[in-house]
Amino acid sequence: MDITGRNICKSFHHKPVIKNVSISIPSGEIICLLGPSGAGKTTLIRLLIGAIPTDEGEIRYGQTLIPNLALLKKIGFMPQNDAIYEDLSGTGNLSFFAELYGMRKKDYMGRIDEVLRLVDLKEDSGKPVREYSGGMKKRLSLAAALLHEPEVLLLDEPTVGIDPVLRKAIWVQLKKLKEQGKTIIVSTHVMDEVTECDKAALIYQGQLIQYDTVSNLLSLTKSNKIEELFFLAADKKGGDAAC
Ligand SMILES: Nc1ncnc2c1ncn2[C@@H]1O[C@H](COP(=O)(O)OP(=O)(O)OP(=O)(O)O)[C@@H](O)[C@H]1O
Repeated sequence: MDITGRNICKSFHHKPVIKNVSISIPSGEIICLLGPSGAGKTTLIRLLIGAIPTDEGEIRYGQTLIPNLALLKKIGFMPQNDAIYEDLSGTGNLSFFAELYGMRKKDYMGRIDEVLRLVDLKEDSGKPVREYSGGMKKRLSLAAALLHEPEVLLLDEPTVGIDPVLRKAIWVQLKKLKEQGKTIIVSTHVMDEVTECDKAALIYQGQLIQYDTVSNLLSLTKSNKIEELFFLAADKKGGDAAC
């Protein structure tokens, strides 16, 4: 499903945090949101799922304006801070989310098994989450976002605290989902991950500084190093975009 954001503005306590951002994300692409801490990546993701309203501008999934309750079932969201229940087991958490998504028990038990294997948590699925490590909680949170086979996935720093082997496995899965036509938006500052994305959106102080294929953005750098994308973002920053 294509996503289009037009002239999105958002302030908190009169401080502009997202400044006149317009972005078009086609189906079947993986888009990375890149930017330093506090740039506005999480806020943009929260706007894109309709969790918070825009002050100005609009966001559409296909033709449908968001927020839209019916669309929620088509969206998978993995927040930066795990939204999982410590007292429930891994399976318990996923069953809870499956019920929330309106999945039928006979359908979701097999799917829970699939996503637990995907994130390598099958063996620990019966343990209460309070006994999980930080990385395990992240993986469970990712499993919850994938559970209902959403058309659009928004993942806020999904691989922080995840070891390189599993991180690679997760990217393999994300690419498979992309090949199925899913739209995937990932915020990250892991440089190696940027090359996994089709396009990168450079967010700097609430502005969309650059949005292009990773290879085109790299060609703008002198050293052809991904790290330079951040410096590029700082260099490109002009005056404040009007809202
Ligand atoms: N609910 C809120 N109320 C007030 N200010 C907020 C709120 N959410 C975010 N902000 C502010 O908006 C700015 C952007 O924050 P945001 O979390 O979107 O950045 P980020 O790029 O995701 O950062 P990080 O990489 O550290 O997660 C920050 O200055 C932050 O303090």
